[in-house]
Amino acid sequence: QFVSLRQRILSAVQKNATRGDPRSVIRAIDQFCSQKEWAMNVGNEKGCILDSVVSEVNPATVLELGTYCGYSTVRIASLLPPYAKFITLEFNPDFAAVARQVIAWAGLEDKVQLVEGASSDWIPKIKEQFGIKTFDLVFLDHWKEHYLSDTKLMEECGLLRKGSVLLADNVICPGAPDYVEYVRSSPRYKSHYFRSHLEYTKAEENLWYLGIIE
Ligand SMILES: CCCNc1ncnc2c1ncn2[C@@H]1O[C@H](/C=C/CNC(=O)c2cc(-c3ccc(F)cc3)cc(O)c2O)[C@H](C)[C@H]1O
Ligand SMILES: [Mg+2]
Repeated sequence: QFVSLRQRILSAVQKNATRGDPRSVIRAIDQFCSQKEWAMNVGNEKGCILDSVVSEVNPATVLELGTYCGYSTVRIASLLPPYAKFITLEFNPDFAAVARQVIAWAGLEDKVQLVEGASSDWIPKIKEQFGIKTFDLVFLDHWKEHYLSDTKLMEECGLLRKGSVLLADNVICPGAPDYVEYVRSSPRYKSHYFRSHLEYTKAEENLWYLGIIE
C-alpha cells in the first residue's frame, strides 16, 4: 500500500538512528534525503549554520514556525539549555504526528512543545498559554508567503524585543521577497544572510539572519 514520504522518513529514523541520540536522528534523515528521496528539511549545510546561531544566541525562549518532520526541531532542541522553553507550530496533523515520533526517538520530547495549529491562530495566544514574554530566537520555515504576515503579527503581539533574533530559511528558494523587502527597509532590523545551498543540492540559497535593534 502507499507509504507517504513522511512515513518513509520516520521509518528511516526508527531503523537507522539510536533512541535518545539526536545526532543519529539528524544523520539518518540526511542520509535518507541525500541517498533516497529529497525532502524539504533544512539539511546539514544550513543545519550547521542554524546550530551556530542557536549556540551563539543560547536562547531561553525559541519559536519555530513549521515543524514539518521535526528535523530542525531536533537540531535546535538538542542545543538548548535545560531551562529553555521551545515551542514549534505545525498545522498539518499528519506532519505533527510524524514530528512527535521523530522528536521522541531523539529523546527530546521534554525539551520542546509541539503545538498543532496555525501560526496566525496561535501567535496571539502564546503569552497567556505558555507564560512567555518575548522570544530570544524565532526560526521561520513554514509557508513562505506567511513569513511577513507572521513577523508583523509577532511584532503586534509584543513577542519580539531588542535583541530578538529571527532566522528565516528559504529566502532565495522558494523565496520570500516581500519579507526580505520589509525587513531590509525597516530601521528596526539589522539583517545579515549566510550564504549556503538548498538542502541536498548545489543550488544557491541563504539563511536570512535578522537581529532586532530597537
Ligand atoms: C496559516 C498558514 C501559515 N501558518 C502555518 N502554521 C503552522 N504550520 C504551518 C503554517 N504554514 C505551513 N505550515 C507547515 O510548515 C511546513 C511547511 C513548510 C514549507 N516549506 C517549503 O515550502 C520549502 C520548500 C523548499 C523547496 C525548495 C526548492 C524546490 F524545488 C521545492 C521546495 C525548501 C524548503 O526548505 C522549504 O522549507 C509544513 C509542511 C506545513 O504544514
Ligand atoms: Mg525550509
